[in-house]
Amino acid sequence: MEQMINNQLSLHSDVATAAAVIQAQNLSLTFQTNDGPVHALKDVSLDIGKGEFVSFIGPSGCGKTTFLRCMADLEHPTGGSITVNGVSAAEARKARAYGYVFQAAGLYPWRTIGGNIRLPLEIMGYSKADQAERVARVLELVDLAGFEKKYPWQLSGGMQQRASIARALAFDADILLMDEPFGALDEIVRDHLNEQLLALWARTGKTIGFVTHSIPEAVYLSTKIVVMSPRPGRISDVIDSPLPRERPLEIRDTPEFIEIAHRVRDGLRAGHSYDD
Ligand SMILES: Nc1ncnc2c1ncn2[C@@H]1O[C@H](COP(=O)(O)OP(=O)(O)OP(=O)(O)O)[C@@H](O)[C@H]1O
Repeated sequence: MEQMINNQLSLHSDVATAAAVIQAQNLSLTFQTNDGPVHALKDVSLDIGKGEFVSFIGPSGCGKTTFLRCMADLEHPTGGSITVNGVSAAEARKARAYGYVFQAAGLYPWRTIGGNIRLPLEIMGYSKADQAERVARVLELVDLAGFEKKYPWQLSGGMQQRASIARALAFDADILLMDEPFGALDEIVRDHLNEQLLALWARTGKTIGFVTHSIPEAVYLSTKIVVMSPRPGRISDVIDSPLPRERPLEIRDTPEFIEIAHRVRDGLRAGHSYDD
């Protein structure tokens, strides 16, 4: 009997491992600066399963961006390991495993929206016909069909951010890494983009890593909320959300939502130091 349970447990953990798209184990990153070492990440372990929506929340400097950049092979850990789709972050980057959305939309003002989305496809050598088909498809996905020929400055901030999401989606990566993409937008626009992002996630089944400072945004969007704390940057709580995947904005008024938000707030308080 005991053997059976052990077998089942190991089977279960094998299944969990097989389904993990991103696996970090004891990940550490220390920056050497003129003021001495900065421990941006210390002993961070986390599994992200296929199709999960994972938010990272925590005070400034707790290592959220650094963690996302390690996943994207834009930073190199000084300890521990990280795999993306079962291979190193560097190999995953070469295989174009993910799209990355930065804090600012970062669109080139001299290129049209279509031209901006097309740029990485041009660099990667996609055929003209393939480029055109992909640009049309991702513009549709982010609700910007018809805006292909506009320039970034002709669009609102929210539309620009959607265009930058479209650009990250253009080469069909299964993973989308988003670093505070809506931080600079007003709350109503942000609500709208949150709804659209959830719809896009439901339609595409992508695995999403999302950095935010907003508790309601983290709770509204995520299947898993990772609370981080600084000095050194580490994970202080991981909350698996019991909320259903289909979420109207009104879900934010339910007791279940408020309870999760409280737990996130408690986690943030526990890891916060008020001397800075
Ligand atoms: N290239 C770098 N060189 C030196 N220190 C760095 C570098 N990048 C980040 N850091 C430091 O590492 C720590 C974590 O930074 P990180 O940007 O990951 O935090 P964050 O949680 O994303 O912060 P924020 O919410 O302000 O964006 C901070 O103390 C930061 O100053």
